[in-house]
Amino acid sequence: MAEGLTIQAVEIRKGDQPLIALDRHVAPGTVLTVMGPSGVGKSTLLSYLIGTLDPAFTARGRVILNGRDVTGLPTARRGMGILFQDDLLFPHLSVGGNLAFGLAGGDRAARRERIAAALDEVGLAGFENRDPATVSGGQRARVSLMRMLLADPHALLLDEAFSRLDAARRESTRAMVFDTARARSLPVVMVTHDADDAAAAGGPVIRLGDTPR
Ligand SMILES: Nc1ncnc2c1ncn2[C@@H]1O[C@H](COP(=O)(O)OP(=O)(O)OP(=O)(O)O)[C@@H](O)[C@H]1O
Repeated sequence: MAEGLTIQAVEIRKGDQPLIALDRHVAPGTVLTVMGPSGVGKSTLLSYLIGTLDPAFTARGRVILNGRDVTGLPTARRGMGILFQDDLLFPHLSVGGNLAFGLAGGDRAARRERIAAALDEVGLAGFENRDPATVSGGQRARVSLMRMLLADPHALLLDEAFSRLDAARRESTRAMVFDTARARSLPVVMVTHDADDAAAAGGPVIRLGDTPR
């Protein structure tokens, strides 16, 4: 079976209106960029892939991750990580407490070590006890990224994940995401309005809405 993420003959409808039709394979370590005008269904596609499609929509097709059909599985068992533009860190937990949410298993000391290593990896060594409200937007984005990666996802979904960052942070954060995806051979589906994001990703780009819906 093919490694990577296969979006197989997927059709999503809103009521009786066709919204999305897509048939693509995303190879390990590569990024499929999804663009298109507002309201065309980009976020809806990601919600379908990760298993949180709103009941206002109906869908056909299969989602296959590393040869495993995950279409009928609940979100938590699909093995996918998602990042949104709002980083959604829990405000009542420390940075370390937020990262602990990504971790399944391991004893206390091992978890603490993994969190410290994760923070170090994104240039935030020693930030464990910081309140998320006291760190910058770019730093929060990196904490969100590490929280997602600590769960060891097999695919990454990015929904305008870099759009709140200033230009410098945007470039470094997305480089970090793409480098990680390559290093871990993770397929990535990235929704963006930004042509620079698409260029940096270097993979194929599809534009939803180019064909009549
Ligand atoms: N829960 C819902 N119930 C009904 N319609 C919805 C729901 N969520 C989104 N829609 C509609 O479905 C269509 C697709 O929405 P979606 O958010 O996927 O678009 P998008 O391409 O991601 O837009 P944007 O670029 O503005 O984020 C839009 O017409 C939207 O209004």
